[in-house]
Amino acid sequence: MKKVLTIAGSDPSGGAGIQADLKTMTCHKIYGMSVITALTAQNTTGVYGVSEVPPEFVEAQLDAVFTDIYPDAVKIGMVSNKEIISVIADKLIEYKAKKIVLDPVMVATSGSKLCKDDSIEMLINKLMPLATVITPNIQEAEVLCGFEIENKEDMEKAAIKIAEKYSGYILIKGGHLVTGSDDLLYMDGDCIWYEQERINNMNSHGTGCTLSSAIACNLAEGHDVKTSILNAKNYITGALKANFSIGKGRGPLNHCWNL
Ligand SMILES: Nc1ncnc2c1ncn2[C@@H]1O[C@H](COP(=O)(O)OP(=O)(O)O)[C@@H](O)[C@H]1O
Ligand SMILES: Cc1ncc(COP(=O)(O)O)c(N)n1
Repeated sequence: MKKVLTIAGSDPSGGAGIQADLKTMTCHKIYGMSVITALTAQNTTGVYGVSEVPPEFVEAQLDAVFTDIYPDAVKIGMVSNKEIISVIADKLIEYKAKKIVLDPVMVATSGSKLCKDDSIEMLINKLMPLATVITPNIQEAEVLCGFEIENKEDMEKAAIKIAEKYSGYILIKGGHLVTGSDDLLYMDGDCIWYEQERINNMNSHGTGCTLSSAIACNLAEGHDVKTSILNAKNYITGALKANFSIGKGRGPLNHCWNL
């Protein structure tokens, strides 16, 4: 069985963060492991509190995992401050971690901030260079490229701009565009579009977490980046089409739809 590690925040309501990642891994028949960076008090209606894990304890968790069960791929989600980002980058370098998927989580679907403004520079300079693929949504891509994105043409321009600072694969997710849900993969001047009609389902809490974990699972299985993204996109589409509906707000996906 392949092993995947998620480094992310906890969502006690089970739709996003660590919980979404572990469910995704289990539904891919992958052995999932988790290093928790922050506790959140959130549910389908919003984020009501955040308690960051001390950086030394993020470090201790990373040591515990890497010295015992070496992951075949790593997914990184919510990393809310500079100290935590720095410790993660140092440890990933020390343990020579491979196949790293970085979801630069900045804001929750509900609108709450999940990372401090002054940590973005550190994320770009220390963590992004280690990633095989980064998976910003539209809003996060706007922060990384410095201009507004309104359509697919803007997404291509944004990817080219982000590529000035980052040489790995860039997947800009189109889930927040009104026209469709097409995602753009950019690398070395090549654009690949993963096209998907918009599914009429407001229960999209945790889509970004789930997609990046599914990509990590596919990379761990030995698929290349393009195939991994195609498979992950099919998985997320199925999970949205399953039309699961729980909670009083923007509900989670049905992670088990494929079983
Ligand atoms: N309504 C939808 N219909 C189809 N695909 C969607 C929909 N909403 C999101 N997705 C897909 O889910 C994945 C996560 O995208 P997005 O919601 O933009 O990320 P995030 O959760 O980070 O904000 C992407 O592959 C996106 O295209
Ligand atoms: C702990 C944690 N990590 C990530 C997200 C983003 O997920 P989404 O944008 O789908 O709400 C979240 N809400 N909570």
